[in-house]
Amino acid sequence: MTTTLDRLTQEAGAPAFGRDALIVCDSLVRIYQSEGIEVQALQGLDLLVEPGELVAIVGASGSGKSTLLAVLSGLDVPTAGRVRVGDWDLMAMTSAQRVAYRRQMVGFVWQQTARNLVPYLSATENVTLPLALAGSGRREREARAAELLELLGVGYCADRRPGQLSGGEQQRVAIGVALATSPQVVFADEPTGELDSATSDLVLESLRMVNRELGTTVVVVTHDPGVSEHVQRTVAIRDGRTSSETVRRTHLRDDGTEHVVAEEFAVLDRAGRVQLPAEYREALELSGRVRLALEASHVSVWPDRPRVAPTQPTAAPQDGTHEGGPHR
Ligand SMILES: Nc1ncnc2c1ncn2[C@@H]1O[C@H](COP(=O)(O)OP(=O)(O)OP(=O)(O)O)[C@@H](O)[C@H]1O
Repeated sequence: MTTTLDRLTQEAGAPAFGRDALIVCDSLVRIYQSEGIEVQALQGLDLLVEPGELVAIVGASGSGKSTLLAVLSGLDVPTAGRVRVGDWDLMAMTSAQRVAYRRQMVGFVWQQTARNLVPYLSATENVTLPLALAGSGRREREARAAELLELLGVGYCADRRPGQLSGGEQQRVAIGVALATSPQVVFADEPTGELDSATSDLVLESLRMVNRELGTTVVVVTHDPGVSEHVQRTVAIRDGRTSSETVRRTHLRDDGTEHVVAEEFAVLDRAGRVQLPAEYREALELSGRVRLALEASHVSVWPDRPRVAPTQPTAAPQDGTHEGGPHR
């Protein structure tokens, strides 16, 4: 599905933004009108996810995570920008295409287990339900459910109903439901929000295993920065924009042992904008205008005016606790 923007960029000789990515969010804007007040939940958000990636999207409450997920899951349409998942242009889908997209292309795991599983059906029946809706035969459905529950380590729960499962078991069955129709992408919204940390680790490891074993692209949305321990790439959103990314790489030491290095990067958007972390701005009192200088290997950012050094104290403190050393 080629959009007008794709066509124009191709005609101009430049490759379309994120041409080879599976998920493309290009300058997404979502404005809500609430009692005459405009709230900009997404403010020009760019995001690319490659096929087969396992990505976490983290952000504080109100940063725009749920809005982004509603857009990517086909439940909401952005005010402006471009959003594509595989061949589906989410800005231009009819309601019938939205239903097809949600059934065939993507699977969901929500925070509330009640939203993932039907309470009066067994684990097997829950996993076979989306397959029945897709028209698969009974044998095929049951074989797929058994295979998925085994893969997720909850084969022993096949005949139990959700009320007879622990929170972690319920979420692993929910991953099975999300995977039933072999979607290309699974979106997980705070999948561990109601779990303790040991059980959370187990559920995140299940998502990692699904990504590795089945090649499914997985996007986990959470406010928990600890999720970055479990994924290759963590994208942080702040004020409705992507602000930084943490990438984990495995390096081999000389003695053959592996160690993981996590590196945080700021994100440069398509217009060349970069968000300076608040602690950098505060430390150097950067606000309004800043000076930029192009160096051989980097760009430096300077305050508009040289900072005035703090005045040195003229007398030692009265209580006699002053021990010398650098003035702070
Ligand atoms: N339907 C709506 N009407 C008006 N404003 C909304 C609506 N939905 C979200 N917002 C506002 O948009 C901004 C982003 O909200 P969003 O729910 O996407 O954030 P979030 O990162 O998911 O937060 P949380 O982690 O608390 O769920 C917030 O300021 C929120 O108040």
